[in-house]
Amino acid sequence: MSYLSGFGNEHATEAVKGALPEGRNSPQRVPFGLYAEQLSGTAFTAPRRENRRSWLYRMRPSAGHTPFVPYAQGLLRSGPFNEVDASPNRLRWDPPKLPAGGVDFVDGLVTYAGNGDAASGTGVGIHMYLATRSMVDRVFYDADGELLIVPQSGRVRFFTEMGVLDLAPGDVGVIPRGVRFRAELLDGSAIGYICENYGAVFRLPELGPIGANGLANVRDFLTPVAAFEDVDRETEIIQKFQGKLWSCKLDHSPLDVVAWHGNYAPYKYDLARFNTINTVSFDHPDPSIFTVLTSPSDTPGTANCDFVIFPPRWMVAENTFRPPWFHRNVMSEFMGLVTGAYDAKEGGGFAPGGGSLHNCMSAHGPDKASYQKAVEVPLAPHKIENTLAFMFETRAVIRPTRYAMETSLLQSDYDACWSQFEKAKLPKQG
Ligand SMILES: O=C(O)Cc1cc(O)ccc1O
Ligand SMILES: [Fe+2]
Repeated sequence: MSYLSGFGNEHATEAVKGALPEGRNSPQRVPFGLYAEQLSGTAFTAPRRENRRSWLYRMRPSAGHTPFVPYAQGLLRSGPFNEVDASPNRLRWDPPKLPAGGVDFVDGLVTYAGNGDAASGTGVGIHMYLATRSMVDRVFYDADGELLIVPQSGRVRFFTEMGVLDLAPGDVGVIPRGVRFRAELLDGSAIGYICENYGAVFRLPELGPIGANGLANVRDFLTPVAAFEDVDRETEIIQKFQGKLWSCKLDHSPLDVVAWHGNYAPYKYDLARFNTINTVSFDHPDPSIFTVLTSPSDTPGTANCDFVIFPPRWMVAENTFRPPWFHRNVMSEFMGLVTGAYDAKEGGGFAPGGGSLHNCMSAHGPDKASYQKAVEVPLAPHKIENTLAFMFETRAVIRPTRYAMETSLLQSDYDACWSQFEKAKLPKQG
């Protein structure tokens, strides 16, 4: 697979030499009789540094398709999330099991939670995908938001309109709003997490005093080169539009973009490339130091969603309680685990493929086992290895779906991990 490097770059790529028009976007006659199409990811008039659009040169216009009709949405849900009351409780889920029988990426979407509203362009949907077969003669696109995909097990090939994006556990990928794709399973099955971002497109966080380099470096983001298929077979398009799935048919594959240029395109990033920055003196920094991507809201510094990772790293802080501290946060936190164990949950229960939700002002932090270990351990430099946890942190309360509250994966005893703490012993008073 070939990729172009950089974040938010203007790329130009053609799968057939001579397919990309030169000097203008929409010439009177496009080479080879291809059709020019602009795909806008931001308003036409968005400021230049925010503006995202690409020009696609395709074998047939996207416009040629039958009317969309409703499609069964299974366990997929969307904002506004009001099936059940938002819960102030700390919630944690066991890893899901793969469904029996053949279920593809679209039919295998299960929504755990979310906030905001697809209609107003704020908030996120938090889903898992549980797939046991590749999509065949069927493509999907999401008109409600971009998809940040965090594979947990199984490699997936996303054959998108704009090229082929292969994702493995340890990678993340982003498929922009509107970009069609087919998900093919390279290992027979696949499980992963998705943050469906209804808000402003993900971007790299500012680096402030960190300087010009660090965290996720720009050149490590990879966008596929143009790739297309010339398939005249009936194909179904499923789209997510205003929370519901819709289906239509066409007589060919719409993955027929022979060339494109622009800055609105899928990309991937290997989280092992993350330049993790942390304390070399004392105290545990706020987890914002581990931000990979951020979707800002209208309020500066208060994200619609931050994507934060907890990767392998050295812990060297002196005279410090090293794991995450106890805290109550105005922002709401959904966590997942790709592999290994998480340093605040030594007591178990947070397993790869599992999830947890600590909502606005809900008290949480290290479990008893993590706490005990951290206050007793001699503080030599220590490397946390073989682990990858992440967090979707968002400014609005994260509201679980009915499924998430009723599934047997929801742990009934999560609170117990904080129930055994001894009372502090004060010196005798008076
Ligand atoms: O709750 C969590 O485990 C996530 C988290 C990690 C951390 O290092 C600091 C704060 C925080 O919310
Ligand atoms: Fe937290």
